[in-house]
Amino acid sequence: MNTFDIQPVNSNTAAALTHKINYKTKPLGALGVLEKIALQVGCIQDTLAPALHHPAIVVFAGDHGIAKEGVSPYPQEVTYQMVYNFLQGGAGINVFSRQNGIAIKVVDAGVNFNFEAHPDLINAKVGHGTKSYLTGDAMSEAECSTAIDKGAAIVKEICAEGCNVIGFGEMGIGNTSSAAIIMSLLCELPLEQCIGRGTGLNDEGLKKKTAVLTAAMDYHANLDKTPFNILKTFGGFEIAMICGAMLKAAELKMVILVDGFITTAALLVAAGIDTNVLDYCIFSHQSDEQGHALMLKKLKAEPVLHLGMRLGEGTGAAVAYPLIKSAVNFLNEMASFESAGVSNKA
Ligand SMILES: Cc1cc2ncn([C@H]3O[C@H](COP(=O)(O)O)[C@@H](O)[C@H]3O)c2cc1C
Ligand SMILES: O=C(O)c1cccnc1
Repeated sequence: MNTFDIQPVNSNTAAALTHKINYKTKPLGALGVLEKIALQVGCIQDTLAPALHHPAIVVFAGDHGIAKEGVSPYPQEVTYQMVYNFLQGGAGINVFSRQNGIAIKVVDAGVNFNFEAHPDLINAKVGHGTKSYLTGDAMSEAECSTAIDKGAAIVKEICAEGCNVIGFGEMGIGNTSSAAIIMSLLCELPLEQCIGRGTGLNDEGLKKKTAVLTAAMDYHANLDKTPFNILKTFGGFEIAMICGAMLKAAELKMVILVDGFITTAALLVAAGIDTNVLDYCIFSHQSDEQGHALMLKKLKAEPVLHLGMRLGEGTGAAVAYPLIKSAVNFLNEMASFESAGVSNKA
């Protein structure tokens, strides 16, 4: 597996940035969360005048063997059908990305379908879906590290094209199940607090999902619970790729826009591998998937938005992006008390 060299952000810049923010023509703290974002982006870029270039969202798609156990109300075919929807520009993520000037890349991380070559589809297929982790591992060690490496390589290329702010999305029927188990093991929380309704399970469906995931965890009770082993055993190709992509983005000092429940689960693994990745993460929103609030709490993360969204695909990141721009713009463009000749006395 690729190793990553992630530097913590330069906290020396923080004092100078805080001074700059505090002397803008506004009451102290009056731009709230935008001030925190401006501070973070300035620290990531190690400058008092940060800039956002070529924003991108990468949507990783992969199928899950566990889907055949009835853990999602939707059939596995929806994964490949949604990939076509992404390529045709008709999905939620296409709409919000278009609106906000964000480029989208779609990646076949391991969909159970053979796509013909398409100029907008990155072929990084590791397999035709993972195996069911009910009675075995979702991925082999080699598959899991290949997925991490491919995610990293994709980000390296996007960064080389001039992008310095990146979000990650996912598509994979059944992947809220992977995310729930990853959360339970890495946050050390009971499975019941981590499992949600995903795409909309009813009470009976939720019971079934809980029974299946409980059985899977029981089967793997003796697993040596390192972040990598948890990912390999219960993850998905798209989740492993997002994990590698996040670690590489942090190594390259990019601003990372974290989306919802599944991408935050990928981040839990990434942070388990190197906690410095968290310095580069802006938490775009709190998803309505039950479990996301607790996940964010565990990460001491303050989500920018809480809109009752629970879609994935990177939609939360795309919707939050204009606010990141607002934060950077006020830092760069707003007058200071001194430059505007405004009296700085309460
Ligand atoms: C039409 C459709 C579009 C989606 N876009 C994202 N997801 C989301 O739902 C899936 C996870 O939920 P579960 O674990 O319940 O299957 C993922 O593919 C996720 O990205 C979608 C789901 C559907 C049905
Ligand atoms: O929060 C998410 O990312 C999410 C929630 C439900 C279904 N798909 C994605």
